[in-house]
Amino acid sequence: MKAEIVAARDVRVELGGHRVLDGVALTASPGQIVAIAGENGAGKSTLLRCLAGLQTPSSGQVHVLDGPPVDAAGFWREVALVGDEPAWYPGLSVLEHLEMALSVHDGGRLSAQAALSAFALDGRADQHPLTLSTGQRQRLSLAMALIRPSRLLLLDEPERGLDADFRARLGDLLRAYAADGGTVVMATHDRDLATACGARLVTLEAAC
Ligand SMILES: Nc1ncnc2c1ncn2[C@@H]1O[C@H](COP(=O)(O)OP(=O)(O)OP(=O)(O)O)[C@@H](O)[C@H]1O
Repeated sequence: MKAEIVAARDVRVELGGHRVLDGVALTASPGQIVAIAGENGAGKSTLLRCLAGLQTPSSGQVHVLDGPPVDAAGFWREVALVGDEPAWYPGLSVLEHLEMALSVHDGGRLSAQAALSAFALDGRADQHPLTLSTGQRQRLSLAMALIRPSRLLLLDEPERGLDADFRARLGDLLRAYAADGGTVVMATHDRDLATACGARLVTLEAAC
């Protein structure tokens, strides 16, 4: 079996005096897609934040790539995160945002033009992101994560705002990423998306 990219064991997180995660375990290897399901408040986003090095667990071990996750440049070269909507650059168009993502990472997975097409943003290239619809902006966020090279994709409800057709297309895009050896860990409420991309489903129970 290939070395694990993500290994979380016995993770506990307390926030505001409440136990949010308790004894949580999760593993993911190259080529795998893991979908984290669970009711609102179960702790899916909190677990993703732990994997991204943005939340330190109260106890337990989290190992991502070569060690504990750290919010540092070397880590983010290998890891792409899509969570809350990013702050869009003033004055830069959709196409220029894609070109910027390519320019700061060596060796893109797609050209900016190919990404426009893959993420159904043809005809939107010259617009500023804030003039797009909610779902179109989510497609751009996903495009900026998938256009660049990475070994691990962390996605928090990637289906947010997407129509049914694009959710199906997203399943194909994630499958292709995993087929190239990438690892995906996503929190999702969309079981169809998880099934469409062949994800292993992990259900989180609320800690209390
Ligand atoms: N900064 C914080 N301070 C206190 N409690 C917090 C904080 N952030 C999150 N929580 C609590 O932690 C719990 C888990 O939140 P989290 O966002 O991880 O859940 P989730 O499973 O992603 O939910 P959803 O499906 O609604 O997105 C919730 O009960 C939430 O109220």
